[in-house]
Amino acid sequence: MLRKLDLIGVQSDWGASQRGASMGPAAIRFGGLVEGLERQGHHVRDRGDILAPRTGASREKLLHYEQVSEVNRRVYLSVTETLEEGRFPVILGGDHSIAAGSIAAVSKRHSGNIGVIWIDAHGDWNSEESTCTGNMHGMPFSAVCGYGPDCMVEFGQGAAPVNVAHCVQVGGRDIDDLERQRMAQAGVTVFPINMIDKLGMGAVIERAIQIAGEGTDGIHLSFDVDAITPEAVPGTGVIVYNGLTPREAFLAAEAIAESRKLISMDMVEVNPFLDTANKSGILASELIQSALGKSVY
Ligand SMILES: NC(=[NH2+])NCCC[C@H](N)C(=O)O
Ligand SMILES: [Mn+2]
Ligand SMILES: [Mn+2]
Repeated sequence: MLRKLDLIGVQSDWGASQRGASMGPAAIRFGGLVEGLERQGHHVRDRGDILAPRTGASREKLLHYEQVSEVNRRVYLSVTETLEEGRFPVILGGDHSIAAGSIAAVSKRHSGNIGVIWIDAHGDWNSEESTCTGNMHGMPFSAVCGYGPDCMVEFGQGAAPVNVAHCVQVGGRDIDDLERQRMAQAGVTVFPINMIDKLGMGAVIERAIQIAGEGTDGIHLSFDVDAITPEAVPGTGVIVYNGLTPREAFLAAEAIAESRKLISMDMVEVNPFLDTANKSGILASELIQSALGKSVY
């Protein structure tokens, strides 16, 4: 399936606990992204990077909320332009807080009728009340489903929340207690890492694609590279040991491509300052290519 792709970089790290994910878009591009996608036959337009404001208001449990909200507003506008032109948005993070803006745009375009597959070591389902850290990259999945924090749900666009019935978390292994309760209460499906051990990624991702894809206009994939084990992805801010193998991640990406349901995607949390010879940027670039149909044979 060949597509007209728009690459949208987002130089944001205000949602994370440490700086550096703002250089993620450069690291992923340097990992051979444009060349690889063009080799596959896609038409690629690189729209460059969205910048984050340098200053803004903050609260103890919503750190840098003003900058995060403003970045999301910019991401929303940019992704909306891409969609209006009938092109497929590939958003390069940046910390994961930017998914609030990208998914808001895709969801709005489809009046909320999309599914989301969230591949991550974390739930990213916190609110101002439940967070232990105040870091807003731990909140966007909750926000796109309309569960807060408010400044991440609504940033001037008129929210069209995604129905949790079509939302799936894959690879979770570090979900906070209150966060887990909020996810269960909302009814989001979670396939934690031990379920992947038992059932295998093939079966899990097939089920995830059904939940996100059946009865919706399509699937948004939000891929946080910390889902993958830190031996393979050292370049990310919140590492959690014993994660997905790169092959499991590729299997998921390839299955999503084969489903032909993918309508947009984010690749986030690459932090080149923490990386080793751009190992994580290269893997992120290759996973994007796989999700967009690159075959190995
Ligand atoms: N996108 C991420 N890396 N999120 C990490 C979140 C970690 C933790 N649950 C928090 O809320 O602070
Ligand atoms: Mn994460
Ligand atoms: Mn995340």
